[in-house]
Amino acid sequence: MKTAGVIGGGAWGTALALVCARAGLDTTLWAREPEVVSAVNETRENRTFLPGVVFDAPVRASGDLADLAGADFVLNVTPAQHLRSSLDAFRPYARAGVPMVLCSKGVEQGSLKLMTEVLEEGLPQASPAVLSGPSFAIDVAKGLPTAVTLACPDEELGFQLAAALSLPTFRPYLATDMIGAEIGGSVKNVLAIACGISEGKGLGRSAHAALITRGFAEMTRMAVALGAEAETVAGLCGLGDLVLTCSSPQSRNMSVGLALGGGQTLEQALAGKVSVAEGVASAPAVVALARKLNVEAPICEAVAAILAGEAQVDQAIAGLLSRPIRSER
Ligand SMILES: NC(=O)C1=CN([C@@H]2O[C@H](COP(=O)(O)OP(=O)(O)OC[C@H]3O[C@@H](n4cnc5c(N)ncnc54)[C@H](O)[C@@H]3O)[C@@H](O)[C@H]2O)C=CC1
Ligand SMILES: O=C(CO)COP(=O)(O)O
Repeated sequence: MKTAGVIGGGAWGTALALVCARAGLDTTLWAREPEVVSAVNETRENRTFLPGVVFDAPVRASGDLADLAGADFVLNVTPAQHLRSSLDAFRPYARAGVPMVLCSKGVEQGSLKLMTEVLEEGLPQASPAVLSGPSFAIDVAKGLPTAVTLACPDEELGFQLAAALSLPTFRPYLATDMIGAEIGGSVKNVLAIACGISEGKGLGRSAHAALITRGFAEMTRMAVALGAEAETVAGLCGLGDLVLTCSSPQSRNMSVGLALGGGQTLEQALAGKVSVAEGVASAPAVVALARKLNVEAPICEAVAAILAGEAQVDQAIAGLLSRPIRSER
């Protein structure tokens, strides 16, 4: 593999384009915003979404998806709710069998579909893979050590993709279970909002640990109900990302929770943000999916109710604390 295309010039798409370029791939980054395209090409920076990082490897930016037509593989890094429209736009340029690595973390509202299902509908000729794990864009862009899960049902293709993307400081671990990887990334964003709320309310470290652990149980139940393996979500793409995102206000999702726990409204918490907090859009879809699967997900339910304005923070916390005594397993 010699050429990479990246769809989505936000923080994560930019950081992954840098990974590709550092790995020696000829890399084209498609960005929606003309100012991102010109800044990357003229100043080697994405000041809009990843300020402060001057690229140390060559990335070519473009506003034309046709420029990705010849790429050996494509990373799709749009926000989850925009994956479908990005696939529609890329369809005329997608060759049969093109490997498409899905890097967004979320569940589509309305359809309740995972990103691989959206890809199957929108670009069935693509060969799917999922990249997910504990990886703040800024850490990766600065070249700090990071490990992620690369899930691909075609093991040979998965190995080729991981080999093409790997750097001493960026280590993909292989898996074949794409659903497990997707549920890990989608559900941890909702749980990070819960942990932020707990932190913002000053509920203490014990409550924080309980939320992570019981949240992980919700994530695992959902993954298994969808046919995934529990071991997958116990890896980097599930537990690993949950620990990262629930432990740092650097997380956009946790910071939304912190603001809500501190008494702000959702509107105030999101005001002026150019970056996406995926858990906000995915929470209702995650909850609807859990209900459809008959899976109990009380922490995700509480987050979704708070975000929808259907419950006050204190009321949601009281609801969680008054649930009946039950087996931990
Ligand atoms: N930033 C991070 O550290 C990481 C992000 N991710 C995931 O990557 C995905 C992309 O996130 P970021 O790159 O961080 O985004 P970002 O928050 O840096 O930027 C927002 C992105 O949304 C796009 N956008 C805004 N409105 C749009 C619209 N109407 N149609 C299409 N695109 C629109 C912008 O072009 C931009 O690419 C998300 O699913 C996120 O969960 C995954 C791992 C790490
Ligand atoms: O997914 C991420 C790290 O793995 C980024 O988390 P946030 O979107 O909450 O910042």
